Amino acid sequence: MQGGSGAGFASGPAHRSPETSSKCYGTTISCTAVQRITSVPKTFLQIDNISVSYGANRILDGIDLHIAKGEFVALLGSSGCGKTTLLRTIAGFAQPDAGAIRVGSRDVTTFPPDKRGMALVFQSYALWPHMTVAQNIGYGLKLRRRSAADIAGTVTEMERLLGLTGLSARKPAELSGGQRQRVALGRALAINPEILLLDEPMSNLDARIRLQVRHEIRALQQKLGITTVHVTHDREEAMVMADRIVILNAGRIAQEGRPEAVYNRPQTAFVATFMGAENQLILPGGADGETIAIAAGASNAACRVPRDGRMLSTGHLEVRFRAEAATLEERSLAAVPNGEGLVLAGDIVDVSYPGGLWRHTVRVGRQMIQVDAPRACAPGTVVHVTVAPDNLFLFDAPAGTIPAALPHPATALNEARVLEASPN
Ligand SMILES: Nc1ncnc2c1ncn2[C@@H]1O[C@H](COP(=O)(O)OP(=O)(O)OP(=O)(O)O)[C@@H](O)[C@H]1O
Repeated sequence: MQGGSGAGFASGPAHRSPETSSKCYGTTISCTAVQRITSVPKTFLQIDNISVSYGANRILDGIDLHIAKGEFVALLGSSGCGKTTLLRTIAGFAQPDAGAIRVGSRDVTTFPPDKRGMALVFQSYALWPHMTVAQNIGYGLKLRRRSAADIAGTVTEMERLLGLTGLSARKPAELSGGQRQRVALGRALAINPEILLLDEPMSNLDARIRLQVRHEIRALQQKLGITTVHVTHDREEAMVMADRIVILNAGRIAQEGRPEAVYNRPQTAFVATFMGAENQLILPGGADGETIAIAAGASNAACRVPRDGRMLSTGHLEVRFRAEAATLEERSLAAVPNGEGLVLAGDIVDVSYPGGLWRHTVRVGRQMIQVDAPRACAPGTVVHVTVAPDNLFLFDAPAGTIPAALPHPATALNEARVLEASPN
């Protein structure tokens, strides 16, 4: 296991609560001013304009990411987008073509992995099969020529922290997947790294254990206050564990922010889709003053939603929403009152029960959408689907997705106005 000497565990995540960490010094600056200045968390791990290629293939392209001490950042993205490459570059196992990596005041870009003060937990755990739990956890300390007493003390402490007490003498083959994962974590933490890098450490665990281990890792990370970068393709895992989510797409950062911000305010259709808004419709409409107008079509009523600063041109919209964010009612479009949000007419094609809610496939014109509902609607039922304004994610429709049969955008907007003005 790689890892440097480390400078000792931090006492706690300094960035999480600027209000509580801010203090008022002196008499000439007001508390408000000091709080405003200190509320910007100080960068500890700084990734500046990093680009990485394998041969002629550019894998990472100008990644900028500043991580505060004690922060837990999840790198999220679909397979092949470059998550592991970024983690390996931070760790020093892959060399960037351009850019720099800094830890505190040190530029570590050219440092070998074991001089960076970091530890990496691999997806496969990479435990030594012939060594016991205690020997695996103490391995990095032995390489660093620590005294036997020092190693024994750290190993005991790691076993206690990770719930491995009593398993010291077992070999990896005699452990469950969850226990092996904890040994790998113990081995990483034993060397007292400043930064913990996790490469999908839970992907080999079954679903139930994964839920438990994700909470254990997060609790331990908060207790130790250790700066952590966690690679995952599991959205829910990133949401529940991280202070900040960074979504990668084809080697670039698509969006970053607090989990609830990325979930509720996706800035692109890619991020909306990745965060679960998989229903997609292309509808005529666009920005009109302080609102966004969607024109009436064969399968939808006209509607207006607040613009909320969204930059959209008049034309066609890509409308996205989550299956659980829509409601389903057994009535036709004609009976729909105004002002509910987007209302679509359709018929049920299929219904299944994945658990909790019934999942319906609804045909809307020529497109299919998924809608969850507490009660099952039989196939063939004519329904309308309502999506409240807050649950609609609206983007300019990409070229090539605009159906030929839809009305001209200018006409569509006019029609939207006429329909809204008409008394039903
Ligand atoms: N050593 C390598 N040599 C050449 N290409 C590589 C190498 N490692 C990764 N790649 C390529 O770089 C791209 C990004 O790989 P990476 O492992 O970083 O993706 P990822 O987002 O972590 O994917 P996954 O979630 O599937 O692990 C992929 O196209 C992959 O095939």
